[in-house]
Amino acid sequence: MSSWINECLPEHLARDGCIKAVGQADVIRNEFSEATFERIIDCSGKCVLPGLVDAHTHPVWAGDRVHEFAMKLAGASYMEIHQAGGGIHFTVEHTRAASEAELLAGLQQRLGRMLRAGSTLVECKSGYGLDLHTELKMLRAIERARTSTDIGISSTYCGAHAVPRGKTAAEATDDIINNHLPKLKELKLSGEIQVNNIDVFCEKGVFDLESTRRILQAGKDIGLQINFHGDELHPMKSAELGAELGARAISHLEEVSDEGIVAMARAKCAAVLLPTTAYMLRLKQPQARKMLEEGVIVALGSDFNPNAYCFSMPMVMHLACVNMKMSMNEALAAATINAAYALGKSDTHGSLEVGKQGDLLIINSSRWEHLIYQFGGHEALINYVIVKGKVIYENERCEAMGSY
Ligand SMILES: N=CN[C@@H](CCC(=O)O)C(=O)O
Ligand SMILES: [Zn+2]
Repeated sequence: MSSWINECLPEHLARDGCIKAVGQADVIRNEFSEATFERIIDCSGKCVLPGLVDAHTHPVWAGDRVHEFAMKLAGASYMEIHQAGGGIHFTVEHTRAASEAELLAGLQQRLGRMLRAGSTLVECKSGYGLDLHTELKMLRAIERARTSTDIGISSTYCGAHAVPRGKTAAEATDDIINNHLPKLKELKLSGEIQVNNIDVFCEKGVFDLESTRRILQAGKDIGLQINFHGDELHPMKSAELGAELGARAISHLEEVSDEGIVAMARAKCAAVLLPTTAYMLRLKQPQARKMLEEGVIVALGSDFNPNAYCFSMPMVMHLACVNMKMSMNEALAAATINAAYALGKSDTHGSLEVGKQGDLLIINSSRWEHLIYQFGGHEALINYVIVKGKVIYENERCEAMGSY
């Protein structure tokens, strides 16, 4: 990969923001000798990579949960904090109290940090409202970010992220199916908001398999792609359910069964692995090697949220290599083309191919592997972030850095 990547030039992007040609510099130079370019970037000694795709984030919320990090370091488990009213419930309380403008400001700032860490397409979930009013406020903030920022967004309705206080799981399921989803359908049809995916936290003590099935099927019926949290803390048979329902992707999967892995491979349902969460919560690692051997499409996500506060897909790839035993090539594919697949966007995103969207990174090293190897070093390595052929971020600090 590195040999042709080193030789392709990012200047060959058409006005529509799509890649016009990829190949040897001299061949391309001849082909386009008559063309004029707004800008030409000399990439000698650098690498050109596809923009990174982050297949799982929760970037819309208010309220600081840094105190919970201390609680976890002192031994509290994720579910203990959740059941005591912290975790998602804490964030729900603060997100309900925040205005749409406040949520949008926080979201834009976080998306900017993701972009500077090399992500050009990110999945963004709602899920800290749980009531219809706040879920819609979050989805509107995502919609406004989509039109006001350069980063690509795939938006996910995650109203079944937790059972809201005062409701049983059965009541919450009925509320989602009878009230939330019909309203979403109406807003989608009127063009007021775009929602691409439906998500449920399928977990013991949250939504069981049957409620998950009902919600996901109802979401699919209004045209949403199924992309949900499953088999994270307990084996739930989420993978089997996802395969049966035609899910596009399932995230986490630390506790997936062998049968679930086989079912996902057969159904071409992507596994979105989240190395920051397994690391932060000291969970057992998902079996990435087994999934790859069985032919599952393995993608990666940062899982950015108040529990796992990491924006950086380069760091996620590093953790996937060290803790999940993925190779650097596998991690790069998982953070680009496979993550695009998990979002239903691999026809247009995730690789440097003629006709695809011109989303790319230029890194200040002749070996692309440095982006993974230098843990936390991406801030100085990423020289340019380009979206639809336009330089969105140019990092002056890079020039002073050596190639290694
Ligand atoms: N597991 C459920 N949801 C998130 C955590 C959300 C939170 O703790 O605020 C996750 O994917 O890790
Ligand atoms: Zn999540």
